Amino acid sequence: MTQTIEVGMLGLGTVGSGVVARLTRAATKIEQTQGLRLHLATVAVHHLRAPRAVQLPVGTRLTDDWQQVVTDPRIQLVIEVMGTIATAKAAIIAALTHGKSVVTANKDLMATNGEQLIALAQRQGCDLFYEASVAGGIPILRTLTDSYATDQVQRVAGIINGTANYILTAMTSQGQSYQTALTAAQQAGYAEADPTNDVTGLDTAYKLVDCKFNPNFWTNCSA
Ligand SMILES: NC(=O)C1=CN([C@@H]2O[C@H](COP(=O)(O)OP(=O)(O)OC[C@H]3O[C@@H](n4cnc5c(N)ncnc54)[C@H](OP(=O)(O)O)[C@@H]3O)[C@@H](O)[C@H]2O)C=CC1
Ligand SMILES: N[C@@H](CC=O)C(=O)O
Repeated sequence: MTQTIEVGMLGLGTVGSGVVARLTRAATKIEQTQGLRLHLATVAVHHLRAPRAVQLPVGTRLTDDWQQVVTDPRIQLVIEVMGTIATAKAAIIAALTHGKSVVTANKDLMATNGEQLIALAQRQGCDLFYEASVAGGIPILRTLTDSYATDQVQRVAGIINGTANYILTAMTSQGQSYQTALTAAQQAGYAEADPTNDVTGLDTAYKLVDCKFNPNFWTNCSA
């Protein structure tokens, strides 16, 4: 039998639009394989009238008040994809306090406040998933937990920041200027709205710090 989960989402930018597109495209598959229907009840944004990259499903409500999402008794699962630290932290704390499970892509928040949020989720008996915050397309966090449960990870190698990789490739193989390459990376959605963390290495550091919550990973790093 199919169970319906009422979902609220905070943010409808690069990642949020991808979530809507994916949920719409894969709805039947999710239902068939998981026995779940994820109903996107409400989405919170900053600018109600801004143009959107995706069309919301019929019946999904758009609001500019994130509190309406995290306090709505009908909503069971909150997806946080609005970014930044302070507001997202307040929203996730409110969602968990109201007994909702949370999925977040917010590596900055998890790296700086992850311990507190994970502890709150445990106390509340809720799930807090953050696979999307680190190499979500691979994915790696759950793989480390489940598939390498008896291993101790010694070293990680790879391209950890897509923006830096994109910029360096464009500059070296196409002779683009730094600014042209950065603008293209922003337009393509690799770089964050504020690309400072991408180009200074902080984004990479945050992703590695996020891995530390994994029991098989090193534990002596902090944000
Ligand atoms: N971009 C990427 O490739 C990846 C990003 N991430 C992480 O995902 C998160 C989202 O990133 P991204 O999608 O790129 O960000 P965007 O800047 O594209 O989108 C942010 C969204 O949040 C909304 N928003 C901002 N402030 C508020 C607020 N106070 N109340 C309600 N809505 C708000 C914005 O509304 P409006 O549109 O109206 O302005 C916008 O829709 C970040 O934590 C980022 O680090 C993780 C992996 C990859
Ligand atoms: N801005 C990030 C996006 C994914 O985390 C990057 O460039 O890697």
